[in-house]
Amino acid sequence: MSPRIVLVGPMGVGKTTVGELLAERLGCTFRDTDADIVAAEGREISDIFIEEGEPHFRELERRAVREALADHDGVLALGGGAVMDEGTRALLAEHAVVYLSMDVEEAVKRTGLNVARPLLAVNPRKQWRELMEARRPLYQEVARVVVATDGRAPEEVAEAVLEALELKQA
Ligand SMILES: Nc1ncnc2c1ncn2[C@@H]1O[C@H](COP(=O)(O)OP(=O)(O)O)[C@@H](O)[C@H]1O
Ligand SMILES: O=C(O)C1=C[C@@H](OP(=O)(O)O)[C@@H](O)[C@H](O)C1
Ligand SMILES: [Mg+2]
Repeated sequence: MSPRIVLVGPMGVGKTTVGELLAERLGCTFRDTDADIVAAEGREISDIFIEEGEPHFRELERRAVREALADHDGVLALGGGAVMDEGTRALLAEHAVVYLSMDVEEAVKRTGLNVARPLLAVNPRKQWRELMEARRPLYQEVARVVVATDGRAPEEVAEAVLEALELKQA
């Protein structure tokens, strides 16, 4: 079993939103590894970051990704930082991975000063620039296709994903 689509990309790019739309369009189920981790741990992701740190979260995430890739045949969204972990990147080989991209200005506009996202608490524009520079090559490495989301509504992004993967019904 393997997910029909796996979505990667930065925080706030729309992996969860577009993933749900895609599942609706394809008539399959949607799964999100962040939600799996919250359910398994019984606490919020921001609490895991604060209480045990990012490396521990990445381990939990690698396990969640491994399980979801093996058990789920619908649409799967990963957390934005999943690709930071080499083991997680290796798990993604051979899967239908889509990189949802956005530029820094779009990222700042979308996420604003949302402190619920632990990596963006201070100086969002600078943090975004650094985060994108570090992660862009990793998203590109794991992805089969790249879909730009700048200035597109979630429905348009979902449509573009189906086209890019040639999953669109005629
Ligand atoms: N294409 C889009 N254009 C504008 N806002 C979007 C778009 N996609 C998602 N959003 C909004 O951005 C926020 C983050 O979306 P979400 O799906 O949670 O992203 P992710 O799972 O990638 O972190 C939500 O408030 C969502 O409504
Ligand atoms: O980019 C990151 O490092 C993270 C992104 C989040 O997921 P979303 O991309 O779904 O917001 C979540 O996994 C955690 O807060 C860490
Ligand atoms: Mg999400």
